[in-house]
Amino acid sequence: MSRQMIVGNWKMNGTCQAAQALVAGLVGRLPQDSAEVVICPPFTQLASVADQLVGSFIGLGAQDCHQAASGAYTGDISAPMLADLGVSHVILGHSERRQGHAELDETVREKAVAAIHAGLTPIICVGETAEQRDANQHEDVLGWQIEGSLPAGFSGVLAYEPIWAIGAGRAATEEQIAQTMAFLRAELLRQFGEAGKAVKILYGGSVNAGNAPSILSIPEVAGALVGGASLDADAFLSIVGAASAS
Ligand SMILES: O=C[C@H](O)COP(=O)(O)O
Repeated sequence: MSRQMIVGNWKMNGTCQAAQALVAGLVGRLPQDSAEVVICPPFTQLASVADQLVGSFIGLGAQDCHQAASGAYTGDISAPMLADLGVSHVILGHSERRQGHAELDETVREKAVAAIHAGLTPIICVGETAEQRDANQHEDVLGWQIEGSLPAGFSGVLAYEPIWAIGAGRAATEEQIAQTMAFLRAELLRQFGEAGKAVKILYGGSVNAGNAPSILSIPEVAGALVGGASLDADAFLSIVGAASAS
């Protein structure tokens, strides 16, 4: 298994002071030869966290960006602005944005193009609802999301997050994850040919220190996108410790 990637999505939590305490609990405790680690604080905390991460092995990500490089978009943040702060990754198309902000596949794709243009690595999220899985429509839904959200030749990171497992305290089963990962890889190869091999696929949805070892040992799981457990330094470091470092 190659080096895995653990991404912490802090969502809309914390103050700059709380972020500093959390980062202080991570840097220095993370061995240089660990799995790849990226933390994604809210926009307001990015600048101070970027300063704190200088000289550490932790990458910095944002939780969204606008599809335009600049312009009259009140309240939005562009990919070049993130790059300017030292951000290297950006989460795009998270279900909380797809649903909460009616974000469409096409918009996610435009944002990914903008992110790549600015030198950022997009982490594009896909996932089905509970109703779609119950109706056995999840593979259709995921196939459409990949087709609509990933730009041609995409070689970034794909995060599979079944919406029903997010913040639920109960992750998808190993069997569900393994089957869906195999489907996603096949779909990437079908849609993108050889380029589909380069895409890393993460699992997200109620990953914690307890279930991380078994989830991260599933074939095709290149890492995890962690929400709630990334707000606790000890829990997050345990998850990182469960990930393959080489
Ligand atoms: O981006 C992270 C995911 O939405 C997972 O969140 P969670 O670990 O709190 O379930």
